[in-house]
Amino acid sequence: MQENIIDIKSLDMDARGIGHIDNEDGSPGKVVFVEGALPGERVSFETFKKKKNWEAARMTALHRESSLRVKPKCVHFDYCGGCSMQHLEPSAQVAIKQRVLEDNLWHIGKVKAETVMRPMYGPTWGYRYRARLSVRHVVKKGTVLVGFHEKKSIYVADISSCQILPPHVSDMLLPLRALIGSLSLYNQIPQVEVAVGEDVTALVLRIMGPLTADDETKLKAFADQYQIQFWLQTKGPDTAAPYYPLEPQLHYLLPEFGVRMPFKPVDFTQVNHHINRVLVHKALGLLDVQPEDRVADLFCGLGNFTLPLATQGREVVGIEGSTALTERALDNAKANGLSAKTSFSTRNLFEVTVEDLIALGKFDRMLIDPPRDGAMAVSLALGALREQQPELMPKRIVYVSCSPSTLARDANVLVNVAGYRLSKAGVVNMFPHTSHVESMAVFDLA
Ligand SMILES: C[S@@+](CC[C@H](N)C(=O)[O-])C[C@H]1O[C@@H](n2cnc3c(N)ncnc32)[C@H](O)[C@@H]1O
Ligand code: SF4
Repeated sequence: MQENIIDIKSLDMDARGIGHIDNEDGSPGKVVFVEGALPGERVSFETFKKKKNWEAARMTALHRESSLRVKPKCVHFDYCGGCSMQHLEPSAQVAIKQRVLEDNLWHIGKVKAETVMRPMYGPTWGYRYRARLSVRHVVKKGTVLVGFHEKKSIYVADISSCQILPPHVSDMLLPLRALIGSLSLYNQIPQVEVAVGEDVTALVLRIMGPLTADDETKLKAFADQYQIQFWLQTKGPDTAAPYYPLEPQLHYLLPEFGVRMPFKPVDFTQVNHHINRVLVHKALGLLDVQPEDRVADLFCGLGNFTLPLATQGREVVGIEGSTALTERALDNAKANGLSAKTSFSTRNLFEVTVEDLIALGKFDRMLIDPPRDGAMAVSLALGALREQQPELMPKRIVYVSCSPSTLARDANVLVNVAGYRLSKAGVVNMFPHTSHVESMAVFDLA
């Protein structure tokens, strides 16, 4: 172990301060990533990993403090891996995410947005309505832990509360640990998934064996006391089924569009209903759908954008890779009286071709909301469409992304091959205190 002093110049996406060890002639030398240090700070560090061109280190003393440093709200922040940026003022977190987006667009995508949109905000604390919590029975501690992983570790962090979970879920953490510890299956429940709906919270227990009558009594008593709904999952996500109580049905609302969206706790849904409303409002505002428009919603999930879009356009075609989700989207369209304007199909969009796009016909507008892998095949197919049938190209595309690097890669194709302009781009502060960057980009036919 070696101790040194360094000036921190910037922050990487894991919220590590970046500085250089000066060469003997004073020029910047090897890069050092210092955990816990912020830009503008002068810190002592201790290296724990040394490579030829860089070192990873942890901060051991703070000699000059950044004005953007704040006291983390969560008492578990030092070791819980669920958050990485609580020591940084929230608006500075957003500024960093904005810069990450712009850097990715420029360095990976070789594109610049004509307009950088103001960041879109949601709640800063208690926002995480969806969470997958790990469960471990720790023999040495004689207890069951329920939480996120420790930083850079496979161990489950010993947390008693969580500031990014809604308060009623945070308050349930210790009772949940006690409940699981009291079951016959105390060491056969590896995970609990949390999904908060408008009027009920579901906890999905992944169980590896059968429940005893005593376990059932305890689960039901807990559900009654904490007003939650237990689901049980015996194998893959498809096996998740409501256990107790069977009502009410989990759902969220999009009041601006009069849409009520039932969902299952293992379905993909956006992390928080409030920020989802901001996201849908903004995406639809940018897409500017006209009453005569035919719209494509690619990676449509259970219809989160499709149904609001159907309240504005002539027809919306939702395409999604999961049959379970397209089935749910169909049911949701029906329940919201929007079946006549919507259709849904299941398709692997990572393999979509220009022939597929031609067969789907002309779309005036397109919304793309892919997983982290992005929408490379869609972008390439649009590039080929420009060559083969340019009259079929959507005039405007709104791309919602959870990965700035794949958005940048696809933006390169959409701009430099398919001939779109990148009119606007900006970040959505969907996951405060984490390094996760959600963003939105608008492409217009040049
Ligand atoms: C970021 S989510 C967006 C879902 C939806 N737009 C929403 O707002 O709830 C990405 C969606 O892409 C779907 N997906 C993942 N891989 C896919 C693929 N290869 N082809 C089509 N859809 C895929 C997932 O099932 C998921 O529903
Ligand atoms: S995920 Fe929750 S417990 Fe972990 S650091 Fe963040 S607020 Fe604290």
